[in-house]
Amino acid sequence: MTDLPAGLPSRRAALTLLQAVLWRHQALEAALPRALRKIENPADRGLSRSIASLALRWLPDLDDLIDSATDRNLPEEAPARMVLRIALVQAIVMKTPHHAVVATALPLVDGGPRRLVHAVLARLLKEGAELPEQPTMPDPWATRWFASWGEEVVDAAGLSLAAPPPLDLTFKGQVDLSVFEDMAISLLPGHLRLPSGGRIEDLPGFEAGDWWVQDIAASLPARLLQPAAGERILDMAAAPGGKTMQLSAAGADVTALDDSEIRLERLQENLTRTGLTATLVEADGRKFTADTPYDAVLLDAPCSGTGIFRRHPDVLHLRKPTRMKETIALQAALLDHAATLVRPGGRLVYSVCSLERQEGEMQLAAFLERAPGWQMEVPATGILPAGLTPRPDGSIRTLPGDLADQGGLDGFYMARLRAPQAV
Ligand SMILES: C[S@@+](CC[C@H](N)C(=O)[O-])C[C@H]1O[C@@H](n2cnc3c(N)ncnc32)[C@H](O)[C@@H]1O
Repeated sequence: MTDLPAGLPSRRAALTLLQAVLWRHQALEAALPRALRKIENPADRGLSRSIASLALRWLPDLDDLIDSATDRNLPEEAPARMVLRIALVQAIVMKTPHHAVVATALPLVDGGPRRLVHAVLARLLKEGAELPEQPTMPDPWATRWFASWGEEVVDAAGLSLAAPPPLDLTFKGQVDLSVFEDMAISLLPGHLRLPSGGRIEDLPGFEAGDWWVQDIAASLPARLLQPAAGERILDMAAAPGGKTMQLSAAGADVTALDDSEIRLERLQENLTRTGLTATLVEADGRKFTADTPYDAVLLDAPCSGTGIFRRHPDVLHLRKPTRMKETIALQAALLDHAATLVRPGGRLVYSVCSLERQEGEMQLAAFLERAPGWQMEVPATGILPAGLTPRPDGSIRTLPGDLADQGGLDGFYMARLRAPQAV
């Protein structure tokens, strides 16, 4: 029996992860438990995940290289292309020694065109093949964002796709900067930004539940709502609970609703770790009723997730604009129903982690046409980090390229609305 090269299991798991996303349209996070089940060492698990994630970040450019070295383009889904993608990303982006890349790539071409893979790899590595300075944003998103936001934003998106973004934490109480390394910065009260990498479980305050991981843009909708102690607030699409925890930490009496049992379990785990509380409800937000209307409702609606591509590059390959119609209709129905649950004169915050106008700006404009008396409000001072300004109508749109000098932020749309007073 020939010895298998060291490091083969983590490469095999990386391949499984890439195939889960591109063949089975599974989210990378969801594919992890199965793909990594036989890998115990945390470093090896991290390696598998990094390889798959980087391959997704650089996919169009890796494919261009592969196509440049074959007479006829391999089919998009060909196993040989999959193996070449993970091999090339290791050699070029991760700077893995070439002999290790080749030795761990060839056994992955089970019964496939091993000679072809070997020849393509050998040629590209010998030629010193390189990737562009920054990843090319995949279509159809690049074309759509060009039309919506312009070339600069598409460029900034590509730049921010190159590497995992910094780690943002939201604190339950005061942030003690001195406990963290010198590299930490704070862009808003209760926020801390650390360089990416490392295990979050090893950071100070994890066990004590002092904070949770949340991109600064994702923390803005709950800040925009300005929850006050004792207020009754409905978090209408709550799981896994980043915003529920912010509302609860402010002392509000929070009802956290979601239609996913599994995601509500995660929300409960998060509440337990942080020692925060909320009443959990598993229900379809379009049908939920309450005896008393709420002082405020936060609707962080299900969406394409295109705004979080820096953290989850798989969304660029999983989501299709053609499939957004259903989601847009769901958002409209949730928004209409949310409005019925707000007391007269109360407030409603709508948000989506999306770069699609149809899910943000256009969704809100259509709601305001349908709902007479509702008004959009301008955010209070101090809600936004320095460098971000609300749009003239009061809504907030975060885009690739915003706060670039400080590490950027995810793409969100959000708006705060005031319900009409009773007539
Ligand atoms: C963007 S995520 C919410 C993230 C969450 N607000 C946070 O900050 O952690 C959207 C959520 O909507 C939930 N959802 C989807 N359709 C729903 C529906 N009809 N009713 C209630 N929740 C729904 C999903 O299960 C998902 O957890």
